Amino acid sequence: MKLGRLNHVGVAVPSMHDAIAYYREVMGASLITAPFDMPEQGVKVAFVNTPGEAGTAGTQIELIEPLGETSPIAGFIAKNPAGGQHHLCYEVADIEAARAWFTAQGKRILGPTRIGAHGTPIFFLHPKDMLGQLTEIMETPRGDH
Ligand SMILES: CC[C@H](C(=O)O)C(=O)SCCNC(=O)CCNC(=O)[C@H](O)C(C)(C)COP(=O)(O)OP(=O)(O)OC[C@H]1O[C@@H](n2cnc3c(N)ncnc32)[C@H](O)[C@@H]1OP(=O)(O)O
Ligand SMILES: [Co+2]
Repeated sequence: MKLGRLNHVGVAVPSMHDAIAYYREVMGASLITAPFDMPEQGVKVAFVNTPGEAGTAGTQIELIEPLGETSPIAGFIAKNPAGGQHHLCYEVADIEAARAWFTAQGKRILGPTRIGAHGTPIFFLHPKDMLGQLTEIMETPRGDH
């Protein structure tokens, strides 16, 4: 398997409104998307774009707020009421080949491959198998290869 770019760092937050204000006012972020709901994933999402190298998109901060009673990040916020770094997301060229690779490596894959916030297939790997980091694998959007 070939590691691709770090697409985003997921940051769980108790309040999307306050988190966006922080990134705009304290961190000087100018390119922040409007929040959008992903009920099927149990989160409200917004992206903070950081500057990239000339001509390339920078790694994003993915702000995620629990959405609904069964949000997979409700437990994380309960344990970390101020929020915190939640996951890392790396890009790969072929999501199914990556799934087969990590399975062969004995890493626990959390649930089915599904469509993530960038509209491409993703899956998650258990933090306990990944140096303590909840790890998201995402197929590189077509046209970005
Ligand atoms: C998909 C849209 C968007 C995108 O980019 O496209 C997103 O990224 S949405 C992100 C939200 N979705 C997910 O995170 C799905 C995968 N996550 C899960 O299935 C759960 O969060 C899980 C299984 C990682 C943890 O679930 P839960 O918190 O209910 O379980 P435990 O409390 O029992 O945790 C078990 C064990 O893992 C430690 N833990 C939990 N979360 C994290 C984390 N984010 N990073 C590192 N470690 C984590 C927790 O402390 C427990 O450890 P222990 O030593 O046993 O206390
Ligand atoms: Co993510």
